[in-house]
Amino acid sequence: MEIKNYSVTFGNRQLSTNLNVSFSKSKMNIVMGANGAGKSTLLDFVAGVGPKGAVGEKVEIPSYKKIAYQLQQVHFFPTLTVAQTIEFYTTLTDKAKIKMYENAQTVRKNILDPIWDTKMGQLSGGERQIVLTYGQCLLDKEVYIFDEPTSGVDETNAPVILSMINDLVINEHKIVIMTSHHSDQLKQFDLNLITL
Ligand SMILES: Nc1ncnc2c1ncn2[C@@H]1O[C@H](COP(=O)(O)OP(=O)(O)OP(=O)(O)O)[C@@H](O)[C@H]1O
Repeated sequence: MEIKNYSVTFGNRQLSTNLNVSFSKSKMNIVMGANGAGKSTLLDFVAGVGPKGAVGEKVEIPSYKKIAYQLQQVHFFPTLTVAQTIEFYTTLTDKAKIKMYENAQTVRKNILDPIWDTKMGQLSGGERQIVLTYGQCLLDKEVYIFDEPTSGVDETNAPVILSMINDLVINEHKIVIMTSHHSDQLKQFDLNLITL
């Protein structure tokens, strides 16, 4: 899966010019770069949700229906409990295809079970982020895109969240694309680094 000759222009501002990016199926694809470098814009382009200023050739990128995309700003129904939110995700996928590897089970048991009946609007930002990342990982898609999934997540929980995401690559051979500002959190994983 690739994008070729990718360019982004906002008004008279040129963000990327004729960029070529190949995405790996066997390593997590990590998009890194300074604030404003265009990481989220690149994810939007791959996910097929814009922006208007971006052009490029998409090679073997599946339809948006086969892409799970978690935005940087997490939004969900604040009056739904964690249980109801996860139930919502499971209605979006074939239940027989939901896989629970060890890291997902750890997230569920150690982080989600204690807040299972709490409303999303009553959670901390990091907890909310974890609930939604867990929900995304339950979906059965070909490509998973996460915009800073460990933003606001503490240093104990971040490694298990990243391991849960990495399971999509090593156990399911899915394409994972993720932005991060924390290269130190990613040292233990096989990575395809994309620097903007
Ligand atoms: N629709 C738009 N119209 C005009 N400018 C935009 C638009 N979308 C993004 N930009 C600008 O493009 C730049 C890149 O934005 P983007 O969100 O992709 O950055 P980023 O690398 O993800 O940054 P961060 O690390 O802060 O999340 C920013 O300066 C932003 O203001």
